[in-house]
Amino acid sequence: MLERIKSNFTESIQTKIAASEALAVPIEQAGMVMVQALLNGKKILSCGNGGSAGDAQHFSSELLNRYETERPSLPAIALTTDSSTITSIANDYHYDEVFSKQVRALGNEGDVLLAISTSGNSKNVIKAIEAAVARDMPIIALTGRDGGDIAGLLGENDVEIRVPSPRTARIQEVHLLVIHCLCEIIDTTLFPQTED
Ligand SMILES: O=C(CO)[C@@H](O)[C@H](O)[C@H](O)[C@H](O)COP(=O)(O)O
Ligand SMILES: [Zn+2]
Repeated sequence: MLERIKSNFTESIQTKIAASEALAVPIEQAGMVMVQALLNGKKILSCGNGGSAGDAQHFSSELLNRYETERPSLPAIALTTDSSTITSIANDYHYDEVFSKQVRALGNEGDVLLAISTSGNSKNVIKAIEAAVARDMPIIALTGRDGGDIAGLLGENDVEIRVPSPRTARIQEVHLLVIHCLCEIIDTTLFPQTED
């Protein structure tokens, strides 16, 4: 068991090192898409399933409250939190629609969709992306493995951040680091700290 634990740490560290080489550029691009949207008075919607639902909420809470430094609240909505809305859409329509219906209701042109799926194949995340495309919203996709079906849906204004790993847990661990990088880009660009 101890060997298994150590090997999880080693694998996670190695995945993060590989990701730092592969993903620094798309993370910067994604951060700038978000910064531009926020400067334009737009908001960021986020979605995902399971651990990625947690990541979607983690991101929105850091915008709505704060990340590391004092700054004004920023507009973000996690589409994973309203159990009445999610259960009624799943019950009356289909679980595939739980995010897309919210994107159609809440998303406006220029808002950003942060779509999180380790496989890139979750149907409800794919439908959320399709709804965002129809609303002229740029998409930031956090994926893994081969990018799944999501990779083929993205356009030139969108950014895919694909973690180079086949394991869901390892991919999720890097997604959280990516989310913190995005928060730091947003904070340092919008609210640069002056040195005393
Ligand atoms: O956290 C984990 C596994 O580490 C699970 O809850 C995982 O997020 C769920 O199985 C998701 O449904 C997987 O969806 P996706 O990442 O393929 O879109
Ligand atoms: Zn997990």
